[in-house]
Amino acid sequence: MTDSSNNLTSIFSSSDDFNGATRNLFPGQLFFLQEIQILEIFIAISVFIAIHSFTQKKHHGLPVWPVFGMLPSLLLTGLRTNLYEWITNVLLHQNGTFRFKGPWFSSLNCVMTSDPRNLEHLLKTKFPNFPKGHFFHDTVRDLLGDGIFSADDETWQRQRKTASIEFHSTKFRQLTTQSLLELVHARLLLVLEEAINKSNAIDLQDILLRLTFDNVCMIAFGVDPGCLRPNLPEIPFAKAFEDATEATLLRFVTPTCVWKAMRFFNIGMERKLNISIKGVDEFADDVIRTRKKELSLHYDQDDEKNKKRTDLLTVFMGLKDESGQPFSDKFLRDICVNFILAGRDTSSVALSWFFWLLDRNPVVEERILEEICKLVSEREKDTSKNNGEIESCLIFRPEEIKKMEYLQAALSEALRLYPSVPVDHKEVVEDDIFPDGTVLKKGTKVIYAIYAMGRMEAIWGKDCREFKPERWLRDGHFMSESAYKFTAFNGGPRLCLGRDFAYYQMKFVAANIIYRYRVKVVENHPVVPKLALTMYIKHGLKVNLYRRDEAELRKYFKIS
Ligand code: HEM
Repeated sequence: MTDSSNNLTSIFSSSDDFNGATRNLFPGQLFFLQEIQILEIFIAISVFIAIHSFTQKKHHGLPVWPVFGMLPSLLLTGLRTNLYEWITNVLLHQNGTFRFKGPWFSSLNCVMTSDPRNLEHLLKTKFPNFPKGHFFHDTVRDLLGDGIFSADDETWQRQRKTASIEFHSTKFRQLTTQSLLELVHARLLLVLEEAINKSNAIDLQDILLRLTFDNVCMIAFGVDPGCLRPNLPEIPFAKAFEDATEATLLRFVTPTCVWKAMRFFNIGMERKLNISIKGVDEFADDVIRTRKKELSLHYDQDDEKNKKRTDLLTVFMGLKDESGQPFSDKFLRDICVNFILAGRDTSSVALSWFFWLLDRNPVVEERILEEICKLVSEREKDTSKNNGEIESCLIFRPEEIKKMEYLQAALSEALRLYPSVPVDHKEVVEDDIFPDGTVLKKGTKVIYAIYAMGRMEAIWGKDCREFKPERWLRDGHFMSESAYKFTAFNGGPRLCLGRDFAYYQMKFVAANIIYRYRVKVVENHPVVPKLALTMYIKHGLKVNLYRRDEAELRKYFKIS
C-alpha cells in the first residue's frame, strides 16, 4: 500500500517535474514538443491500423481499413490493373467465394463467387430468391430502363415469353440465316477485300461490332442501319452506346450517393453518361417512330410487307400492357436498347478474342481449316462436281455450319477464357445459405465472376489457362458443359435467349474469314480487356489479313 502510494506520488511528482520543466521552455519549443507527441501518437495509431488491416487480409482476402473497408485495394490495384484478373486472384485465395467490404455507409458490400455449386443455387434451384434486384435496376436504369436485362418479375417474364416464342419460330430462324448470309457476302467480305487491296491494317473488333449491330437491328427491328460498308462510316450511335455502357459500369464501383450527387450536378462520368444516353435514345426513338409510321400508313391497305414482318419490335408493338394499352414509346425504347446490347456487344467481342487466341495458337487454326475443307470436299463429292477447283465464292450451308464441331469447341473455349459478360449480378430477397456455407443476409448483393470461373483449376483442371478446344470434344464430337460451370451464356430460367443464334452467327462469320484469310494480329498491339458491361478489347484488335491462295487450301483439302 505504502509502496503503491509512493509510486503514485512519484508519478505525480514526475508529472509535476515535467510541468515545471515545460514551464521553463519557450512557447515555440513547447509547441514543437507537443507536435512531436501528436506525430508519435499518429504514427503509432497508423502502424496499428495498418498491421490490423493487413492481418485481416488472411481471413477476408484483402486488407480491411477502418471506414474505407476494402475500397483502397480496389482503387489502388483492382481498377488500376486488370480488374478481372484481380478478382480472380482474390477468389483463388479464398476458395472461390469472398465478401467484399465497401466503405461505411456505401453500397459496395457484396459477396463474390465463382463456385459452380453456388451458381446452380442462385441461377436455378433458388432462382426466385435471387432477382437482379433494386440496386442493379437503379444503377442501370438510365441506360437499360425496364428492358429484359434489368427487369424482374412480371416485366421480365412478359418480355422473356414474347421474345422466346419469337426466337424459336421458323420464320425468325429463316430471317437470321438470310440476314447473316447477306451481311457476310455482300458487306463483310467486301470490306475485308478492300483492306487487303489497300494493304491496310484493320480493327477487326470494330468491323465485327458493325456486323453484329447491323445484324441485330435487322432481326430485332427489321431495319438495316448500314454500319458495315466500305470506308466504314462514322456511326455516332456506336460511340454513344460504348460510352454509355462504360459509364454505367463505373456506377457499380462508385458509392451510390457519390454517383447520384454527380448525376444531380451533371458532372464527371455522369455528364458523359447523360450525353451518351441522349445519343442512344435518338437512335431508338428514330427506329420506333419510323416503324409506327410504316404500320399506321399501311394499316388500311392491309400491306403485305407489314404482314410479313417478323421482327421483335413489330411483335411487341402489337401487344398490350397489363392495363390493356399498347406499350409506351419509353418501354419500346428499353426493349430496343436491351436487344442491341444483347446482340451487338456479345458475339462481336467473343469473335475478337477468338481471333486473337487463334493468332497465338496456329495449330488450332489449322484444325479448324481442316474441318472446313473436309466439309467442302464432301459437298463436292455429293454433287459429283469435283473437278479439282476450289471455290472462292463458296457459300456455307446451314447444315455444314452445324457440322463444324471443332470450330464450335474453339469458340466455346474462347468464351470460357474471355466471356463476353465477365461478371453478373443478383440480390438476395430472403436470408439464405450458399451450398459452400456462405451466409447471405436479405439484401446482400451477389456478384458471380464468370471470367474468374474459366481460370479455376478446381473447375477446369491444371491447364485451365490454356486455350484447348479439345477439352470440349468427346470422340470428336462437341459436348456442351453444365451452365453452372461454363456460365458464359448464364443459366437457369434466365439462360441467354440468343445462344443458338449466337453460335450460328459466330461459326458462320469465323468459317468465312478463316477459309479465305490468315488473320495476323499487328505486332506489339496491346490486347487487354476494357472495363465495360461487356468485355471489349480495350484498344480494338488491329490485324493484317493475308489471302489464302489455292495452293495453301489444297494442302488442307489433301489432309482432310
Ligand atoms: C457470344 C454471344 C453471347 C453471349 C456470350 C451471351 C451471354 C448472355 C448472358 C451472360 C446473359 C445473361 C445476362 C443477365 O441476365 O445479366 C444473356 C442474356 C440474354 N441474351 Fe445473350 N449472349 C450472347 C448473344 C446473344 C444474342 C446474339 C442475342 C440476341 C440477338 C442474345 C439475347 C439475349 C437475351 C434476350 C437475354 C436476356 C435473357 C433473360 O434475362 O431472360 N444474346 N446473354
